[in-house]
Amino acid sequence: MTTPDHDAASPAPTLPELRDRIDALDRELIAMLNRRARLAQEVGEIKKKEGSVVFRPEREAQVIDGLKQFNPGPLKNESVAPIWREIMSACRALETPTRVAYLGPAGTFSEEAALGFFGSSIVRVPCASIDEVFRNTSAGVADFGVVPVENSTEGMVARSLDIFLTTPLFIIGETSLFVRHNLLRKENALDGIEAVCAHPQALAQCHDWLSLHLPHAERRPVSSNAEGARLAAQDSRLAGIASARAASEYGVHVVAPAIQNDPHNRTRFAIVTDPHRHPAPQASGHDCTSLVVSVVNRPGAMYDILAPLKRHGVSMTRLESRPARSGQWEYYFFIDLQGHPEQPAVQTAMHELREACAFFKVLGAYPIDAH
Ligand SMILES: O=C(O)C(=O)C[C@]1(C(=O)O)C=C[C@@H](O)C=C1
Repeated sequence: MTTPDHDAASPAPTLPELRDRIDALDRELIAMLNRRARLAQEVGEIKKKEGSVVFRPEREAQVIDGLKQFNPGPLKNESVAPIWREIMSACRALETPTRVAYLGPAGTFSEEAALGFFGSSIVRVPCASIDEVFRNTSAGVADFGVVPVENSTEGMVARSLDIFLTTPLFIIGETSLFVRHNLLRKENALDGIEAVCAHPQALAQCHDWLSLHLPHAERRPVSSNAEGARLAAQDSRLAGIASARAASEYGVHVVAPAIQNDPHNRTRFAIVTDPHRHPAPQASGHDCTSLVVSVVNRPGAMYDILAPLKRHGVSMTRLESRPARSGQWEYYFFIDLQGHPEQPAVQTAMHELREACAFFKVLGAYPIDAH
């Protein structure tokens, strides 16, 4: 094979020669990354003078989108987003620390979502509950919060949606994650497992595999999958169900990988922040606007919600309902629209929708997950 690094007339390079070339390129890369980092520091100085915020999700989404279009290969486009997220995370950390609250402890899928969205150069603020993530972000203990909103097999995460009704926080981004559950244990064998410790949702999501392979083991619900992994690390009679990251975090083996019933199990997370401390993201070109509304319970009410969207050609990508708990069979509707209120069609449709609703709240407008 000929490449720009290999002239067809000369003999094929040996392994040590190829590695020398990789070393030389890596040195060029680190020099260039440091030049990039210095530019980010200069941007940081300007922002400090202007009093503007460091994290700009729409700018980061545009950088990644632009590079995907420019990418000549053979690097896959799916690899471009995580590599540049890490680069921008490291550059951002030179401008200011980013403190991110999520449902802990270490090794949870929420932590994985936080690291996937912000990169690993962040200050981690693990929380005991979803409520605490919202509280810590409102109180300024964290700059951002990461909360699960829906799972492809289990549906919406009711607690998060309920808090969205009243919280002053708003959404500035989203990220979704493949949720692969693995059986973890101190010993690398299935024999002798007496109990499987995991969050009740994970036990439910792995029901089929557990019934087939460990029919006699007790299923013991615990506060989080990471807690299950921690317990499994201490007692070889116990196994946990958690991510591969949790396995390395707690020093246990992945005895059986991907044991969830649904191989395409995904969870979507929202990134929230305080509007007093962070401006709403500007339009990036690929955006989503999340709303929660309620309508008076009468014939045609649902039509009144949908008609403005149809009139102005705005697509709805999600519609979920939650009981209003008024005892009147009233509902809140969580709606995702494609686009950003900076676009006139979206703005007009939202204005007409607001007129038709008894309750109307914009939860945020933000770039669509770039992964
Ligand atoms: O462009 C900016 O505003 C920057 O601060 C630089 C940079 C980057 O590394 O590219 C870093 C942080 C922001 O979230 C966006 C981009």
